[in-house]
Amino acid sequence: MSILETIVNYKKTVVQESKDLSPVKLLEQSIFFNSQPISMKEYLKREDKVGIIAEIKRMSPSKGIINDKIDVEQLSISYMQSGASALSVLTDTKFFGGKSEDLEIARKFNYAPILRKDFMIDEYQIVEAKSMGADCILLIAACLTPTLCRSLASFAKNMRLEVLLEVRTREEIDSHTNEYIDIIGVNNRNLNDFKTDIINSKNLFEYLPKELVKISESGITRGSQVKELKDIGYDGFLIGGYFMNQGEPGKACKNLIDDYKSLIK
Ligand SMILES: O=C(O)c1ccccc1NCC(=O)[C@H](O)[C@H](O)COP(=O)(O)O
Repeated sequence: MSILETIVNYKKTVVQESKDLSPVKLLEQSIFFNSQPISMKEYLKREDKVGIIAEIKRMSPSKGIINDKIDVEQLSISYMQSGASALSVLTDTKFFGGKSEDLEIARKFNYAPILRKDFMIDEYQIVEAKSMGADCILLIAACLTPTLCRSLASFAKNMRLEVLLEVRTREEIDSHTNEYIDIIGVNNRNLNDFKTDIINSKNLFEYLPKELVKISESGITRGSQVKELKDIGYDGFLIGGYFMNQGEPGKACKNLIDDYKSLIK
């Protein structure tokens, strides 16, 4: 069984348990339900920013524990003060060591677009995302049929959430893009061997729909890579492990942004 199949099977159980524990009616009472969302699309296009989506990621299937000593309040503020355009918060516990409270804390302390990074297979998780204070949700093409992808994306838009579609292949771009997608992300991580290479983003760029905001995800560790990808036309760059792996992830974010800026002078 692939890692994605393992995660998705596990999610089915978690979603059922959560539905029993916190029914939709309860989630709808969250103070975030009627709050004005912050557009990730717009922040990624801002000329005064570089387009970094800085991720809070304690562990991963590929690396095990990366950094479990973080304080989410401090780190999220530090990422934004370092010049990040948006935050990505992993809310999966079993495989990534995250939790919904992480996103709620990030929301409470930052005026910035926040992505709920999780493995979405059910409308219930989108309601959860809204109740946590997220602005954007992730749909992973490899986890969903095109029909389910479209209906989840439509449901999210009805909740005034933006939708990031993650693809890894040209086939997924063609089969899963639909009218409800705001941002398309090319994943550079091969989920069979976990190797990352930004060549995937370079190769697929020409096939991405022109009208969508475009991001490159995974395996980015240098300002020069951001420059290469920006020169091709990417608007955003999702970076987790590289920042989290360092003593001060917020500082690592600032250094990478400075590194990028030194190359465009
Ligand atoms: O990171 C993993 O090992 C992983 C394994 C299986 C499914 C998803 C996985 N990562 C989720 C992500 O999308 C990344 O956290 C994100 O793109 C940032 O990647 P990186 O900068 O390489 O940590």
